[in-house]
Amino acid sequence: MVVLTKQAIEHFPIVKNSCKSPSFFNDVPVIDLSKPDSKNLIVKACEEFGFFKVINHNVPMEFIITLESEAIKFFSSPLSEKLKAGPADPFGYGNKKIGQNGDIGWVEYILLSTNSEFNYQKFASILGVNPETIRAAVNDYVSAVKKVSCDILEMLAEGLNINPKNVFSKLLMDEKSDSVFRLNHYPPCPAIEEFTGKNLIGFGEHTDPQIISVLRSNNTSGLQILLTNGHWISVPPDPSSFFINVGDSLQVMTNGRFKSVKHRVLANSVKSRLSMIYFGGPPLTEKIAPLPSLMEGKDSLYKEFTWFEYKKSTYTIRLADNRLVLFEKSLRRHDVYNLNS
Ligand SMILES: C=C1C[C@]23C[C@@]1(O)CC[C@H]2[C@@]12CC[C@H](O)[C@@](C)(C(=O)O1)[C@H]2[C@@H]3C(=O)O
Ligand SMILES: O=C(O)CCC(=O)C(=O)O
Ligand SMILES: [Fe+2]
Repeated sequence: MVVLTKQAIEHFPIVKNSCKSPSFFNDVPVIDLSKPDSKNLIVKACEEFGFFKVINHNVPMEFIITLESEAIKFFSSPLSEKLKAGPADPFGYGNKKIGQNGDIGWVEYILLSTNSEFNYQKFASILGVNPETIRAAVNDYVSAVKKVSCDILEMLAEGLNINPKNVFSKLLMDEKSDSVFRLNHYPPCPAIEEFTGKNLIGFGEHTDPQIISVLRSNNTSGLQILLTNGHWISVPPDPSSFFINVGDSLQVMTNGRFKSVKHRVLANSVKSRLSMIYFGGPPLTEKIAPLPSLMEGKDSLYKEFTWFEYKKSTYTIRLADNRLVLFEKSLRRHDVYNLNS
């Protein structure tokens, strides 16, 4: 993935109409989790951007560093070794190919399910370590960010005056919660500027389908979110904080009050980016529908569906497609076609 020819790069998605130095989003809402009055700020950030940053999260830096260094070792291994942990179907090692429907990006990754036994043996043998070492590093990190997610979801419920406050968090706490964990590595790509002067897409634009996503990255920029004014804006990296995305399911449960944020990652021409993302999802059988207390006498904007149905539909379409529109009540077939084409 290091030496690139002009022909090779031509197959990769680039950002059309981009200026080389995108503007930074210096007003990312910052939520201090140690302050009990943060709940109203979380609600505001979810309504305004569907995105915010959390500080004072209590996740031990040791868990972050340990997992990050195992990930760096893994991604630094020879490609022939890494491929033994793939292909991602959807779980496992993936390289450039995202999902099963033709999306590609300047990224390699490991995707794993947090509730089913993962084949750590494959990773451990590539790293030459005991599978227990990897399992423990992933479990420590994932348990800690799951706790952060639940704390945030409970503050959200309080901010929305919903009782009981675990309406959202209980879905992640359920032993059948269908949550996913992802390690993304974006190698630097010097050739892109040389050949095109444009930005190369690492991970194409999309919304996350689950309830909540918790992202931590190293100090390399690349993440961008789409503001409601239609502008893409770069999020300044902050390795000691977490970035939180509202997912499609939370948008539905709040009957559209919170917006699931569109985001993407641009590859960097000089530095490599490493991110770890926990996607908190409900059990497969869970009905995803607006909470009655948030309906305020209005109709649901969405048809009834289970997380299984939503996920199944997600996996049949492309990354950038608007998945939620397929479950909106008012749209006719040709509107769906126009929106997705
Ligand atoms: C192209 C795809 C990859 C994805 C499944 C999908 O068909 C559309 C949604 C994608 C996404 C985006 C957020 C998460 O990274 C992810 C794990 C998810 O749940 O939905 C990925 C899926 C994936 O990479 O398998
Ligand atoms: O790698 C990142 O920083 C974000 C990736 C992402 O949005 C995803 O994996 O869903
Ligand atoms: Fe995402």
